[in-house]
Amino acid sequence: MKLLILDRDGVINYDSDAYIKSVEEWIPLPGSIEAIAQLSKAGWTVAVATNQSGIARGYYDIATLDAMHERLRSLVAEQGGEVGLIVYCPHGPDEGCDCRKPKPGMLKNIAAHYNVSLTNLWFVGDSLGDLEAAKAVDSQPVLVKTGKGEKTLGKSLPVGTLIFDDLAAIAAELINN
Ligand SMILES: O=P(O)(O)OC[C@@H](O)[C@H]1O[C@@H](OP(=O)(O)O)[C@@H](O)[C@@H](O)[C@@H]1O
Ligand SMILES: [Mg+2]
Ligand SMILES: [Zn+2]
Repeated sequence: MKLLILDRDGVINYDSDAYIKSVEEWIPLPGSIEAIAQLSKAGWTVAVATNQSGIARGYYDIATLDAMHERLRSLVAEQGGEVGLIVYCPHGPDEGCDCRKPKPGMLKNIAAHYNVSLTNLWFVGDSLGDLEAAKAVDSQPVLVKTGKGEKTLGKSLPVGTLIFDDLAAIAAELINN
């Protein structure tokens, strides 16, 4: 099966150093909803793996997070597509969980859910931790320049990291090749 895993904040929607704390603050990046819908209609399963330490920090609750993801699903559905499994890490940086990126726990969870190999599976992110999570399980790290991506570009990226302007460019690459 054709599975693509996306980071959320900075890839699908605008990110903020103040966290995305409400549905109103959850605003899709230009072209991202269309890109997900086009991938879905082209036979791709699009899953999401997102750190949400704002839960542990008390900035928002699970119901609010679920409402953001319901919004994502409905916007993609309006374009004729669908979103696959959305997995999040609600923990804080000091809790030592297995799911917070750069640990690959969420990627493993998603691959197991769909019973597919992690090897060379594309994981698209805007932060170094996203790319490191991919590398840790021999998936393909893919950096977008949206969100924190431009800043991440200046860091030492995992060998073989692919770089695209945005999610729309990734969709065009995957659908047309
Ligand atoms: O990019 P994804 O994984 O979808 O989500 C990132 C968010 O959970 C937040 O992650 C925080 O990092 P800390 O969790 O505080 O280290 C900060 O980078 C925030 O700006 C950001 O909104
Ligand atoms: Mg991000
Ligand atoms: Zn976690």
